[in-house]
Amino acid sequence: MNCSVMAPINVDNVNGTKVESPAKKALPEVETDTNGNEHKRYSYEMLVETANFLLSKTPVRPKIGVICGSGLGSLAETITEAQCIPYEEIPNFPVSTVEGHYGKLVFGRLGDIPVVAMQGRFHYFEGYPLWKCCLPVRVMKLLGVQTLIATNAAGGLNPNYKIGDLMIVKDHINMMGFAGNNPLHGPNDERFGPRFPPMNKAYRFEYRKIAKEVAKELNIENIVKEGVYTCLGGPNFETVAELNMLKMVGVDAVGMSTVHEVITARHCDMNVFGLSLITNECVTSYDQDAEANHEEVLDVGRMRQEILRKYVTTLVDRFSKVMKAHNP
Ligand SMILES: O=P(O)(O)O[C@@H]1C[C@H](O)[C@@H](CO)O1
Ligand code: HPA
Repeated sequence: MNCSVMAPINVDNVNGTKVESPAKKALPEVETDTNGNEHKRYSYEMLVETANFLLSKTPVRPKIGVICGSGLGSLAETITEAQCIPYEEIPNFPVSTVEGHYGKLVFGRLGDIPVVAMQGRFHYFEGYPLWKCCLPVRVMKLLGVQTLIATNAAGGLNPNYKIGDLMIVKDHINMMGFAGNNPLHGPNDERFGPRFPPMNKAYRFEYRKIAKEVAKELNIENIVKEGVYTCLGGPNFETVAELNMLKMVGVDAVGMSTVHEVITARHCDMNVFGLSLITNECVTSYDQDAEANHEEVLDVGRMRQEILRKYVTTLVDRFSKVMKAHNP
């Protein structure tokens, strides 16, 4: 495709407000994780460099960003006029290490809408601190993305959920946050967002309503549910006792991602839609013989790829109409 190089966007402040004293000076250069691995902290300026690198590689100016969950990378294959940039080639970007996560940013169009998709995300269990897992979300914001669609594979805890169901995320419980692990932990850079962001409207009501309407139109309402997601640190799947505890506190689906990405997205004022593919039924009784495994997660992703492509493409179209109505 013809890839003209466009002038870098002025990205002084992603939310368009004046900031007197950015906190960047207080950021420690390097963070050592619990395994002794060192992670270089990024600054606002480094992410501007990353965003400008990407803008120089593609003429696409995405307004919607999609994060593809485990086994859901085929969502990005629906993108037309696609231009793929491997994570290795992107300055300051981490790399994906999990099977089912290709490790590419895909720019192009879903229907008529310019989008960017992460074909592969970063998980805490790979050894990345949460703030690093969420780096791409802030890069998306700098690219001009206003709406984030975060998808994931998750275990179904709600007894009414079946393998292959889709769960619109209504809310989340930040279990890792209860232990003080939060992507916004550390000095706050006001150029991204406020020190204390609210989180009670994390998953946009309007998008959830549209998603239920679209499910009816596509005749998939019988497999589309709505519920509460939680993220644990992984990589092991949960014990029976852990799952029963999560069930008691109101969790419908459990996974290993998304929550920290959504917190980061809301911090910088992006609108969020979350979608879980239920890839396995959580084992909540000691009498059950089944065990969760990653191959099953990937298989169910393949089984549902056509429905997911159609559903997400239609949602992108509808969400973009809402965005235009709000920002003509
Ligand atoms: O990236 P997501 O959250 O979709 O991945 C889930 C959680 C683990 O990474 C993996 C387990 O099979 O799938
Ligand atoms: O059962 C699960 N638990 C945690 N993460 C998951 N990702 C897919 N299924 C699961």
